[in-house]
Amino acid sequence: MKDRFGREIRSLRISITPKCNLKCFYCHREGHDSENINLMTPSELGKIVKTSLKFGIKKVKISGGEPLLRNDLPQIIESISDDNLKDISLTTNGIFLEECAQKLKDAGLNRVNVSIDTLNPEKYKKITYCGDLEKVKRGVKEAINVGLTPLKINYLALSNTVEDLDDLMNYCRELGAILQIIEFIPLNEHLKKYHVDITPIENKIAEQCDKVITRKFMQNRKKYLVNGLEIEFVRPMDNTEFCSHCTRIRLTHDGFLKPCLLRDDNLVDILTPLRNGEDIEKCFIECINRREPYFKA
Ligand SMILES: Nc1nc2c(ncn2[C@@H]2O[C@H](COP(=O)(O)OP(=O)(O)OP(=O)(O)O)[C@@H](O)[C@H]2O)c(=O)[nH]1
Ligand SMILES: C[S@@+](CC[C@H](N)C(=O)[O-])C[C@H]1O[C@@H](n2cnc3c(N)ncnc32)[C@H](O)[C@@H]1O
Ligand code: SF4
Ligand code: SF4
Repeated sequence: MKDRFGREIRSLRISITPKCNLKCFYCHREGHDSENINLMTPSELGKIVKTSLKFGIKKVKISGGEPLLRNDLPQIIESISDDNLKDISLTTNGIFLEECAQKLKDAGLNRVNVSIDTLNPEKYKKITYCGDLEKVKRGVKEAINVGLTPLKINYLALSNTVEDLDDLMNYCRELGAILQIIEFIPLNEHLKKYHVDITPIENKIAEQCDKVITRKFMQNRKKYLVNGLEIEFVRPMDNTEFCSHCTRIRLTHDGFLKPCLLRDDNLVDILTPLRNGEDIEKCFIECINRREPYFKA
């Protein structure tokens, strides 16, 4: 199904918990800062995902908060798995990845994205408040060992992490991981000082690259192949092209369909109708009707 702006719906991003074991100072909390712990069960999530397939969803991304904090994550993955889904992936801070990678793979997870903004352990601890970088790196290795690939490293470009980019490029090249360079979305005035224009970084990589790929169904994001390393750019800020190719809807941890990451005023309650045994297809129709590009031309 397409929305009013001709954008297909292909990907569902699910936050399964608002809780996190880290406290990154910049966190956007998936655009839904609610501490409501009315979490959905694996079976409820399974029903919602199966219904979403009728509207064109082909890929599911599991996120949070920190999704590995849910002990029933393997059951969630089993419950949402379906032959008609092309991809189930997870985005994580990686702290608990080493111990659960194999279980997640066995449950049907295809791949993981792991967030690492710096390879300096002290700086990593400062940014995340308390994170242990060595543990995350062991998790990354284990995820690759068990085949949760292609694995992406999410690097957020901040004024205090730009100097870490070269190290991360080398790290990803050695691992055979994709490096994803993400533009920072400042959530308030105070955080604006951390925003960096990543255009010069992208231009430099574009000059060196052997091949460019455009992800047509993923916000027209550009991927560059540079000397064996794949680098993807996520540039959401003021980017009308990004929003006009957005194929993603979200499900919040407390059971609302969310038409756009950057808006929290147009949510559609899906959990109440589900728990009342009512039809939930109408919730998807309403959510898709409410979709509009955040940054418009
Ligand atoms: N503005 C905006 N940012 C997004 C959207 N989807 C993902 N992002 C940002 O993209 C970055 C990477 O997100 P990930 O969870 O790793 O997933 P992804 O790269 O979007 O998805 P895959 O390519 O399928 O792995 C995060 O900073 C997200 O906030 C979106 O729809 N809108
Ligand atoms: C909100 S986290 C949730 C999953 C998991 N806890 C993690 O850190 O990967 C998902 C992604 O959003 C990114 N992110 C968080 N706040 C952001 C912001 N203000 N701007 C851009 N990306 C952000 C993180 O770097 C991470 O890669
Ligand atoms: S680990 Fe993820 S959810 Fe937790 S604070 Fe950092 S970015 Fe936010
Ligand atoms: S419309 Fe733009 S800001 Fe909103 S979810 Fe899509 S890409 Fe993100």
